Amino acid sequence: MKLRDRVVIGFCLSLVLVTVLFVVDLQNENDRRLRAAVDVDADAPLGVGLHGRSRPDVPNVWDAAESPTLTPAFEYRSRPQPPPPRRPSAPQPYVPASNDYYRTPVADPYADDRFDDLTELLSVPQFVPHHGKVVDWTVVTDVIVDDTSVDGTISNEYIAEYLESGSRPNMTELTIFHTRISKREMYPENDTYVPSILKKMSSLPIVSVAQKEGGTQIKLVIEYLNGDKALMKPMRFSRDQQTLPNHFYFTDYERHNAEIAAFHLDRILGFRRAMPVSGRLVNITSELMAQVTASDLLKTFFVSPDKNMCFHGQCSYYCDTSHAVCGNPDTLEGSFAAYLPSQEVLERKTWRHPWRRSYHKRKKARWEIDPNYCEVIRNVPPYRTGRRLLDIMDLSVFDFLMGNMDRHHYETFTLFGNDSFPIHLDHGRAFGKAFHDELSILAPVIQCCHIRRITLEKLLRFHNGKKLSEHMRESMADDPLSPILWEPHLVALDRRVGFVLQKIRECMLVNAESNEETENEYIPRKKQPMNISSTELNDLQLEGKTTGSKRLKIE
Ligand SMILES: Nc1ncnc2c1ncn2[C@@H]1O[C@H](COP(=O)(O)OP(=O)(O)OP(=O)(O)O)[C@@H](O)[C@H]1O
Ligand SMILES: [Mn+2]
Repeated sequence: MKLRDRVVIGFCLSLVLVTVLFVVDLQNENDRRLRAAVDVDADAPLGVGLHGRSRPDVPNVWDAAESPTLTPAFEYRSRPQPPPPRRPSAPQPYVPASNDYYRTPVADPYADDRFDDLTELLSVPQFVPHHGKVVDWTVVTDVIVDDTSVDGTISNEYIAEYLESGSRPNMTELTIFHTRISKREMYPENDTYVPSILKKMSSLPIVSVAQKEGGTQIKLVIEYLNGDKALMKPMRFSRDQQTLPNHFYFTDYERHNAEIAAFHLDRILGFRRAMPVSGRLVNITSELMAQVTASDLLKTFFVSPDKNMCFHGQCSYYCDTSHAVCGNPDTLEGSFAAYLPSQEVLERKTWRHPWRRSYHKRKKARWEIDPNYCEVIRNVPPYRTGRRLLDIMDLSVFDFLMGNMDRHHYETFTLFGNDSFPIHLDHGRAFGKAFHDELSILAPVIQCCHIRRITLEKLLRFHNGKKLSEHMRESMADDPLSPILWEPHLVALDRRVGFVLQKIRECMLVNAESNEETENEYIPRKKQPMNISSTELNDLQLEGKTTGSKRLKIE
């Protein structure tokens, strides 16, 4: 072979080799991109890459649209993955992913601020001058209000005193609990009935299952062997599933673990205005379906294509095959809230929350556009006198800490009149966004600039001493479904305590600014009474016994 031929053949061979290497490299690059895209869309801008979907390992409602079998998105695909999990879905440890819209850690701006100014204020009597019941809120300008009476208690009355239902033979813990509900609180501090009610709700045999009328989502009324009842909300998501960014608060699904956590939070904050709630693992087939007698509920039970047991019930928004609740294969977590006394025994009134959101995708509520809105509210009953305005402040702190934007109505026990506590009910939409602090939930506190002294003291203790998250962890540890909250939600609780304290500090400073002529920087400002139209007044008045979907129109 001539030298020239050898050179040509050599050149051709090296050309082939280079081409082969190029093709192999291209394939690797494609694989890498594909993996990156499936992983978390590592380089995508915030909120764009996932298009409303969460990581592929998290069961997600949006996957339903893409699933070839059209199985309900929130069912647990247990097979073929041995060994089966103890529960449908134990929360996974939190591993922050970079550039992840849903999991971007947020800074805690008040972590190193001890709020010594607020602590000092509490020790100076002139800054917390009010003692006992407020008779006219239109003239109260103090930020920190102490509505306990001189001996440190608020006047109290018990249901038993009214109903003469003292002790009867064969009363269950829950019925005894009912007779001890008071004008001031649902149960006393360190109540011994609460732990036994929680235990019974998670263990007693279930003898009857029915659907709870009203409301937007499926809830079951559970009856136990001893005759007690509970309101069950079923699990739909794993604990780290967050509210989807394009969902309004009113289209968010309810979370059973939020109901459980809210009961513990309410108790730890010292409000004790919520009914006890326990988690429980149930068998859909033997404990729920077998105990259903109503055919309209029974006919909604079915086996999914993945052989999981499901049901959807009948309700106004999310009760159809594509929004079914599914077990693994028939094991399901749920929250069980101890039942309130029946309305025949103890009637309740439903009130429209003055800082209710609009529940309309384009309209705003008046409080969102009128910074003086509180001056309207403090003029009208039942907020003009007594404890209710401070209860609304407590409720706002409670909801802000857990990120609950769904406080459209609240209920009170009619028997106790207006100077009684609002029942803390319905927290299924709390704990939805661990990395976002929704300050608008604090609007009542920000606009009225009032806080109950004992609530402020509690918050300061949580901030500077044993953390709120620690109290929560301890309190929820005994629940059968523990751990109840995904870790970032516990972190958020501690962070949000600082935000509330900061808003109280700002209220004190605003007062000082509007009283510049005075020597003392913390003398509160004067408030202007404001007129209210009859329509606004009507809107705020009690709404009788209408419940659930009848009272809440989502537009
Ligand atoms: N523990 C309880 N015992 C008895 N009744 C209860 C209990 N909790 C709630 N209810 C009643 O059931 C109604 C609906 O409950 P809840 O508000 O939790 O459900 P929901 O589906 O979230 O309702 P909505 O869609 O109106 O927010 C409440 O307004 C209340 O009247
Ligand atoms: Mn609700």
